[in-house]
Amino acid sequence: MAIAWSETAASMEALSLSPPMSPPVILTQDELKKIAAYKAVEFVESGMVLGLGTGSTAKHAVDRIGELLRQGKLSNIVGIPTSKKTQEQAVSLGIPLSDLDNYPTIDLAIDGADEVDPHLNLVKGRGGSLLREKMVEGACKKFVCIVDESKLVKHLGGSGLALPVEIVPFCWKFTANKLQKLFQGSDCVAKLRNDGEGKPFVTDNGNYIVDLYLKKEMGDLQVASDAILRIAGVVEHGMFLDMATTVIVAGELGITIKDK
Ligand SMILES: O=C(CO)[C@H](O)[C@H](O)COP(=O)(O)O
Repeated sequence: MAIAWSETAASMEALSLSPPMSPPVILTQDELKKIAAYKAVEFVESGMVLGLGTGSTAKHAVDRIGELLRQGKLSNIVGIPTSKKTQEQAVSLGIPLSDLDNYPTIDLAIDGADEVDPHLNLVKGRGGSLLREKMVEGACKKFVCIVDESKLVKHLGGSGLALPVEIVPFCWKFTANKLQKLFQGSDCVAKLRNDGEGKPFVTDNGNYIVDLYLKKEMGDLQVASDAILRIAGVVEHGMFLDMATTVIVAGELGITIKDK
């Protein structure tokens, strides 16, 4: 379902962005992320158990939920964070939190993605939170993915960007080599911390992330997924297949809502 620019302009007004006086204004990527995030939060109802995503797009959704709670427009929300970073953000906003042990079924999760294909399959995890995201979003009745239009791809892994894979630190190079051999010509590079010291990034779960750069499309995604997970040492990968129920895309021409 595409929402005409006029409605997007109204969304922009709601975000105190000046609506266009003539042809659409050029919005920054972050403004588009915010528009998609705010649209997704319209699905949130008081009393819900919410999966709180991770990343710069999901951050806008969590901020918006916190704002509506403060304004009294939402109540009795329980948040299930998908990362320590989102947990800290939610605590600062006063969003009550719990976990999957206490809430094994979640009403709605809102989270971003790195890639979205036409079948609503996703690549996630470039922020390093794929395991907790996949656990939380796999427990949801509804998973609304929020992206700006730059994340749309024809084939997962086809953008030349990485497919993140979470692996155990024990003999990680051995596991990385196994992954590389699975996909001919691929490169497998350890994700490093962004402090410039060249040390491996460590996930919230104490594991490493390797970025798998594919030289060609993966073909059958489920076959590729199963093959990756059969490698001992692999914990989880960043393909979220058949998990998103709705994808909200914010673009220069407006908002598009794609339902499964
Ligand atoms: O999967 C994720 C983190 O592990 C993020 O949701 C994904 O990387 C998108 O991030 P952003 O909204 O910052 O582009």
